[in-house]
Amino acid sequence: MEIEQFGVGRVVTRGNHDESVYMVDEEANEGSYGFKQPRLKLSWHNVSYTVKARYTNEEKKKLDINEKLANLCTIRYYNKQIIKNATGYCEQGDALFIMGSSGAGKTTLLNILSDQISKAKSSKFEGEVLINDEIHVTSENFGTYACYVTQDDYLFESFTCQQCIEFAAKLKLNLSKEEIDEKVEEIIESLSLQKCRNTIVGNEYNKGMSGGEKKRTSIAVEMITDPQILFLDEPTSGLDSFTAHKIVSLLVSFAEQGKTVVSTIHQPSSETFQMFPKLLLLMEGNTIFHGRTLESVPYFRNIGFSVPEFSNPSDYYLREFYVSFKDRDKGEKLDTLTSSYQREILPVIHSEMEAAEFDHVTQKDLIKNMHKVSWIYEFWILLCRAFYDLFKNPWIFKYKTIPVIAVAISCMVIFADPGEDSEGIRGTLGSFLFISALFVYLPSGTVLMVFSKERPIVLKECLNKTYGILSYSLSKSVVEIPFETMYVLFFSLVVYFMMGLEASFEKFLIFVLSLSLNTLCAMSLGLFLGSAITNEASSMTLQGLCITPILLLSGIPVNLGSVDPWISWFSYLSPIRYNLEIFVRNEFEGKAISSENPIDILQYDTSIGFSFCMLLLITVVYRILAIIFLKITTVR
Ligand SMILES: Nc1ncnc2c1ncn2[C@@H]1O[C@H](COP(=O)(O)OP(=O)(O)OP(=O)(O)O)[C@@H](O)[C@H]1O
Repeated sequence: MEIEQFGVGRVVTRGNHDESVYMVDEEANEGSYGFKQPRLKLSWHNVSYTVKARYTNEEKKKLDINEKLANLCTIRYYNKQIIKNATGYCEQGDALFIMGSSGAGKTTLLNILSDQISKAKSSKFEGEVLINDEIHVTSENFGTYACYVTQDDYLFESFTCQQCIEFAAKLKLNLSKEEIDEKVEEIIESLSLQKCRNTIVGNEYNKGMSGGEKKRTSIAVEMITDPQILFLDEPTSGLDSFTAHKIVSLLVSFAEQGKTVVSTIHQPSSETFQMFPKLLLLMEGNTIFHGRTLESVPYFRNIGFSVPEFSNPSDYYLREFYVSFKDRDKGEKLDTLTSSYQREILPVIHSEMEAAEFDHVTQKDLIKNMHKVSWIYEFWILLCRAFYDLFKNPWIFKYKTIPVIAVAISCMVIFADPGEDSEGIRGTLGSFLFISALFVYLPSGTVLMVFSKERPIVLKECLNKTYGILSYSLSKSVVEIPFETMYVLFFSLVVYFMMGLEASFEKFLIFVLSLSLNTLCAMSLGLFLGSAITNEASSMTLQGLCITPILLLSGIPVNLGSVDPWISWFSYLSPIRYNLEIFVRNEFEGKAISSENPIDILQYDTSIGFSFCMLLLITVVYRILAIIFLKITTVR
């Protein structure tokens, strides 16, 4: 490859790729915010990544006796090197597509280049990933020059395409409203999203955008900051070949405009494959090709791997450069490919890497370009987003309002004015238990359902340092507290008087406040479970498992005096117990009734004030635990 210099600020790189000429024009590299974006070079040097992996049964059988003895304690695990001694580079205007059969290490390499890999003790990273030969790629500086588009589209399902981009712009860019609007329009146009700008993202039940539109929206959301380098993990997965082709041509056009694109790709059609300016092929974590895509065909032919006539080279590569478990020990093919790569390609990569041009920037220069909004503005935008989601998300509004109305009607029918004899008191206690339990199951379930969808979005945004976990948690609380209190108030207004409870404003207020705190406590429990457990099904199961004991030890299902003290002690951790104690004391304290007073029967031993404090404390503890778990998850 030869590099020619044309006058001031113009670099044209000539390559053999289909006789085409890639032009990187500095004029095109003027950032959207008025400053000139520096030309960056991304390079990785002798990068290896090893994890602790579990032995499969077949692998265990193959261990010889010495290995078995040596690994006696850790026989189930071994060190698996996923990426082996990779070296390469990308300069401004490059579009590099990483290909390889399933499990070859594409995503791992992409994650290494973008500093997204886990830094757990069980994994080992060696080598360097650098910007302009000197700045290490870290999660601190990554957002200042790059973005990462994940394989799955993490977007708010109830938002339209335009709203997704607008909220991202407001959170990421410190610009005026007019400038934001202009920027959003620009990106909608450049990604051809005009047709679907008002279409909601949708889900399997509520159809919205098509797969390609979702992917382009995800790219737009990440590209709103005008990053220099774009990392994409399998942007065409799940798309038909026509849409995949459109996505790839879009990425290639970004590179032609001066961006650097690094993307993993899976099974491209032959037309799409021919569009790749540069290709990096992986086999079992080894780089076996890195260079201009169309040069790959003659290169592999020369070393004995001829692409059959009329066949798609990418299909051939994926089929041929795959090591099945059976063949793993033979390794001859892999040896041929890796030694040829080291002999023929690596020296070229080294010399090209040295010759690649870039602007000298310091870490400070990069961070200067960051458009961080103020904490207050960030909080305000998160608040607006949470409000908007609240009214648009059917899980929060529709699916919650209907059960609350249904429960209110059932309470009115079943527990209407039960009277004050022993039967009536049993009815009243039953209604208290029913209401308390329901206002734990329902809010915690809704929060879990909603948060399981929101969690990956929040984690991604926090990992990208768009905002902090604290701003997010606070904005959610500010939106949820009045909303939930409103529900409880509505429910109580309908049910309280119909059930013949003490008709006094003060007592009604205590009832509402207690039920509101009970609800907030349950929501915090949901948030905590959703933060600690990634799997939606497991967190739902655990929700049931957590609520059952707090319900059983609430005082009404089982008399607390009749169970072992070490078990009854747990009742002090049950929010339902405190809510019930408030309800019971509020209704029966000092009341002259013909039968025995339920306060004495239930053996409640704390006061209304103490119960309120405990409800508040449990709510706060769950919230803090949720924040801690989210914070842990966002530390790489
Ligand atoms: N943390 C880990 N622990 C154990 N094995 C891992 C870990 N991360 C990745 N691997 C293994 O490393 C190999 C490469 O994974 P990677 O996800 O990078 O592959 P890929 O080429 O992107 O595959 P695909 O195309 O199927 O997504 C796989 O065999 C995977 O099972």
